[in-house]
Order: sequence, then structure tokens, then C-alpha cells
Amino acid sequence: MKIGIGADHGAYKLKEVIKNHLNEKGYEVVDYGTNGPESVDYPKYGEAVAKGIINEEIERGIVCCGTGIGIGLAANKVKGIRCANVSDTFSAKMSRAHNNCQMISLGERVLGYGLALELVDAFLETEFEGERHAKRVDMIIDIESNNL
Ligand SMILES: O=C(CO)[C@H](O)[C@H](O)COP(=O)(O)O
Repeated sequence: MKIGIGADHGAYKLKEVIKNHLNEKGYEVVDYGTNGPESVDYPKYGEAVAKGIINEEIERGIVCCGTGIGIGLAANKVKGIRCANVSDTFSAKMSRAHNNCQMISLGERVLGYGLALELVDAFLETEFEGERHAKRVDMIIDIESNNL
């Protein structure tokens, strides 16, 4: 599976930790930056990874900033994207199982690296359950289409 990652300056170290972890696990990783501590604006990176999903360059996206909130909000503004800001393993799994999220966002100023990697694994290893959840995800998609 091809995974896109992106972060701002508040989380580029976490992004590197995730990149190494995914490479070790055999995933193909596309890094959308940023790659250093210089201050940057997180919306640019959230948008870039989200567009990677929509353009089918990648299948899943993991984005990081200080809290994971801002970069996740930005990703969710790209039509068709469902990105969940998660900090517990159950929610990381449910973001796939019930919500069919293509992306999660993580906060480097919130999480330890061990937990962050557990969240990444839970997200990537859980399948969407479909059935009653498919109708509800379709309703989310309809809200987007009806409120342009
Ligand atoms: O968490 C974030 C957005 O939700 C950003 O990483 C955070 O706002 C950056 O702050 P600063 O410019 O003070 O490092």
C-alpha cells in the first residue's frame, strides 16, 4: 500500500519516525514535506496529502502538526476526504472500520512516538466494515455535495 505523509515544523520529527516505521514495514511512502524545523504553514501540507489521495497517487494519508487539528482540518476541506484527528487506538481503528477515513492526523505535541506508531498501525491495518456504515458515510458525502 502507498502511504502519503506530511507535516508542519511542529511535527516533522514525528513524520520522520513514521516514515522509518512504514519503510521498515514494507510500505511505499510518499513524503510531501516539510523536512525541517523552519516555520511553515500546515494547511499547505494537509492539502497536498489530501490531493494525493484524490489524484490516486497514494491510498492512505497520515498528516501531523503540533496538535494534529489544523492539518486535519485543512485535509478535510479537500472534497471527498475524510481525515480523523486521533489520539487513542480505538478511535484510530474506528476511523477505518466505521468511517472509511482515508487519512488520520496526529499531534507531535500531544503524543509519544510509541503511541503515535500504534495509531498508525491500527489505522492502516483496519478495513472498512461497510454495511450500515456505508450508508452513513454516503450521507456525509451527500452533505458535501449539497453544500457547495
Ligand atoms: O498544531 C498546529 C495546528 O493545529 C500547528 O503545528 C501549530 O499551530 C504551530 O504553532 P507554532 O507556529 O507556534 O509552532
